[in-house]
Amino acid sequence: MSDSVELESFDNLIAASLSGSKLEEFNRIYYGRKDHHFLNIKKSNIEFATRYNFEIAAYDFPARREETRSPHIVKIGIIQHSIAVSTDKPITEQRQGIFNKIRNIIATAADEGVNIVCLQEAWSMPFAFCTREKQPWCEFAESAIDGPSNQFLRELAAKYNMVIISPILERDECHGDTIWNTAVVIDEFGKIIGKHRKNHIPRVGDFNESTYYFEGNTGHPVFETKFGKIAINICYGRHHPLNWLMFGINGAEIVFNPSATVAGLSEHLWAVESRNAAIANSYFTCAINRVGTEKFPNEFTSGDGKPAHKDFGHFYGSSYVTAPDGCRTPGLSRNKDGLLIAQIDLNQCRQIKDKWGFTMTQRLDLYADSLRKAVQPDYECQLIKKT
Ligand SMILES: NC(=O)NCCC(=O)O
Repeated sequence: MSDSVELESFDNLIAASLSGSKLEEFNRIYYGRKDHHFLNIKKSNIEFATRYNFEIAAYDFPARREETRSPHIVKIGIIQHSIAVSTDKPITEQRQGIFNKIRNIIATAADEGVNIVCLQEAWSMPFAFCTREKQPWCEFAESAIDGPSNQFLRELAAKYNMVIISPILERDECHGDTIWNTAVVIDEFGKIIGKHRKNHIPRVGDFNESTYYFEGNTGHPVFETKFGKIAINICYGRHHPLNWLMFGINGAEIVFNPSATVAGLSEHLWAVESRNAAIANSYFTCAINRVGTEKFPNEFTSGDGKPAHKDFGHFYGSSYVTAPDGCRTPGLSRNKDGLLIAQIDLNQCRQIKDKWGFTMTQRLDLYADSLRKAVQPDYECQLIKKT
């Protein structure tokens, strides 16, 4: 599989190759709806995004009007971005460069009326876990409450009356200075509502994250915010259907999937997993991936026979949103910073549960019993052998 950076966007490739009824038919079958329901974006924000070199796109997901419940409309914004300066620069300079980009993008989201913003995994640093070097990368780890990244975002959350999800490398000073991969939820007053630590840690390709942190110990929290019930399934957790399931069981209406993943490994899975989770659990999902190719000062290997190298491959962006009925937006670009806005009606979650009945038919009691047995050391697989 190639790590090509040339293809700017899968979705634009399709849109440029088809037209008229063929394009409509493609959209109906692939995205779930003929028309992308584009939302208007203010001209001033389009100009601002062009000046600061990020893409901006906005879509609507209307739900059916109900007689007994008012619509529950929320605007969500997902942000993908590259690092700002090279990885050999001082840590504060690297971080500040990213802050400068994010300040502009969040200001634009606020001006478009966005209520909840989510950033990508480990948003304020390079994804240096490929290197397995402890220094200087561990120095990016910071307090979930008042580390530099969350001080910065807490101010913006209060300024713009916005909930912000901040996935960072956390340093827990109260528990032996341990490091975690954590998503922190900041409310619209700039207060921390809580945090979730990544449940599933990859050991694949150059994703040498287990050198730095353990599997999370925070369960599957759903955060009740002013704008809706939200949860975060961090990156590699998207390959684990039970991780998605538990956020649904705990009542999530929107599950964000802040990620860092590269073309050579996962691009053929990207459009499938988060979308499938939205369908299976009758909630909205937001898949967010970083962009760009990050190069590191020293060569590294990952015990997979590949020659030593200095870059991680191409983080292919392509962030997108899926609704509970499985309809999805086109993805953002594969190589450019971007803000994707989706106006959603949370009433759609229950409407789809009523229509498809996936929660009613999911047989949790059957699986609870089967799983309890399956984890026993003396478990025998229910395999009927041919005679
Ligand atoms: N950051 C992370 O968990 N990446 C793992 C690779 C993948 O899941 O595609």
